[in-house]
Amino acid sequence: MGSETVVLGQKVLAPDTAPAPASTFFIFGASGDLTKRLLLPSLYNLANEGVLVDDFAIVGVDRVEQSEEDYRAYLTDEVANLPGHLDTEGETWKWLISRIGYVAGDFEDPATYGRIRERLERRRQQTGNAVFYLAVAPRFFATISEQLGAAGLLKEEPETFRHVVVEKPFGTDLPSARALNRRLLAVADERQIYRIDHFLGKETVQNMMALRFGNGIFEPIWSKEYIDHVQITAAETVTVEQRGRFYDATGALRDMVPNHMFQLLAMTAMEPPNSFDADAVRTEKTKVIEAIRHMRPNDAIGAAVRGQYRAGFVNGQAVRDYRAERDVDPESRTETYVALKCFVDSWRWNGVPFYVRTGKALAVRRTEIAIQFKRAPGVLFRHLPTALKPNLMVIHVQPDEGVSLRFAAKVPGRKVKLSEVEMDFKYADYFKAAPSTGYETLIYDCLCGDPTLFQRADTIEAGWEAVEPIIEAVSGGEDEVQFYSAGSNGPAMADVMLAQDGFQWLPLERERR
Ligand SMILES: NC(=O)C1=CN([C@@H]2O[C@H](COP(=O)(O)OP(=O)(O)OC[C@H]3O[C@@H](n4cnc5c(N)ncnc54)[C@H](OP(=O)(O)O)[C@@H]3O)[C@@H](O)[C@H]2O)C=CC1
Ligand SMILES: O=C1O[C@H](COP(=O)(O)O)[C@@H](O)[C@H](O)[C@H]1O
Repeated sequence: MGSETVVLGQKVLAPDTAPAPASTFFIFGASGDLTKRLLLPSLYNLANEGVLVDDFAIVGVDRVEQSEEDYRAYLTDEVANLPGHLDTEGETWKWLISRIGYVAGDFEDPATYGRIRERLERRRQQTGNAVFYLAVAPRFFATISEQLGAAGLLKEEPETFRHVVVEKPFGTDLPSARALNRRLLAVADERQIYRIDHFLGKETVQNMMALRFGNGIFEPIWSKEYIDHVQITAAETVTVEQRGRFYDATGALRDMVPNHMFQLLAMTAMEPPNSFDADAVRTEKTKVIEAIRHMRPNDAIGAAVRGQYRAGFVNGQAVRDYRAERDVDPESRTETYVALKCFVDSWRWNGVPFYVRTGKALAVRRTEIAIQFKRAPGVLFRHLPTALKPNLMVIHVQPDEGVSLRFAAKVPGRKVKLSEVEMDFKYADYFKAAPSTGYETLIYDCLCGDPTLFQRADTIEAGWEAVEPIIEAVSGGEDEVQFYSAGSNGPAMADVMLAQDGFQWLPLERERR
């Protein structure tokens, strides 16, 4: 994994990250939303951290005809207007912007790649290394890669690298993901392809491996013998916003499950890898995703709930019906929420349900993994008026990253009375986190040639293989999309799904002590 930290006493860790090798970072889609909102701020944060060397350069590629000066002025304006805006008057921005160039051209025009080649030739004195970041609509992923290949730009000379970063969504189903993998692998080696899943850039997701494999106390109880069930939640308050066209054709299941949600599940359920070697880690994660039980058509009833938001209030702001959103079909049956009951058919997890839920326009923004343990034998405390809640470990991915553990303690006094208490570790209490969009680690790792946190072809395909039967099962007409009010915890049927198994979702709105 990318950066290491050095523990000095208890608090404030100094980053100890080696600078990334010199390279030219080409951004296809240089005038797009992702570039200005996430990529440039991440590169700024990396520059601020001091991990970009003087011979690092960025070249934007987009169809807008403009000079390099105009592109730099455009970017400066755009990033200055972002919420939590970057300091465009400061030294870091000056350093970064002086390294930004621009190539105008159509992605489908071979002449564009001739200009990119010239640009790389001019940079040869500094470096032959290049990253091609495809911040473009998915229909261009294969085309651009093939054009790069045809122009000889993916050929690696000794001691140089050529990496391609592919954004999401990676396919819309299994056949399209397979076809995309085939086309990419026809022009580049697997080791050159970096399929991004930005959830893997989140600090607490990476912390899962430290938590599980760096501590003696958790791993021995991390199995069906001690764990009752797992709940994985990615709740968002945002609506579909301006993305109606993409989202209405996609839905929550395709948008979030085969990638982000299954990555969280894989981090939770994977076996210890033999080392931190990228393939050792990715092989273990892929094995988990491959072991997710495939749903059969009738299984969907009771194991999958799809929801769609109706008008309501999120954080006091009025939200309209999903069906009234821009570019959304007024009779849309697309889900903006999905809850699933999954099983991982492995020795370790046999019979343990993994409940997964994700949705938009919910009460709060909260991404977490909750591990509910089996109850202790209750014989000693059977006289108590209410049964104690089982132990619960929650890995808080966002916001307020950390880990908490619920357990029972005696209430002070002469009578034996127990109460649930919570131990809570918050990252912010121990570590000074550098400002982050979540893309920094991923970009840094790609520059350093470390694909551990990127998805391999087989991982992506395994994700779609598990999701396809769910899509088929829920599109057979039996399942109806359930409505929920914007600002709520999601559709009531999702609660019924857990209640049938004797469980309850953790409330989205709850205080963390
Ligand atoms: N935006 C986000 O928050 C996130 C985006 N992503 C992914 O990142 C990728 C990019 O998304 P986003 O930045 O929103 O997309 P945008 O549409 O905002 O950006 C794409 C850019 O490519 C340009 N372009 C389109 N066609 C061509 C062409 N034939 N030749 C040259 N330039 C062209 C567009 O120009 P024009 O505007 O003129 O069409 C635009 O400037 C997508 O795969 C998306 O799924 C992933 C996570 C988050
Ligand atoms: O990839 C996506 O992720 C975001 C959620 O990411 P987060 O880092 O903000 O939690 C989601 O809103 C979007 O629909 C999806 O495409």
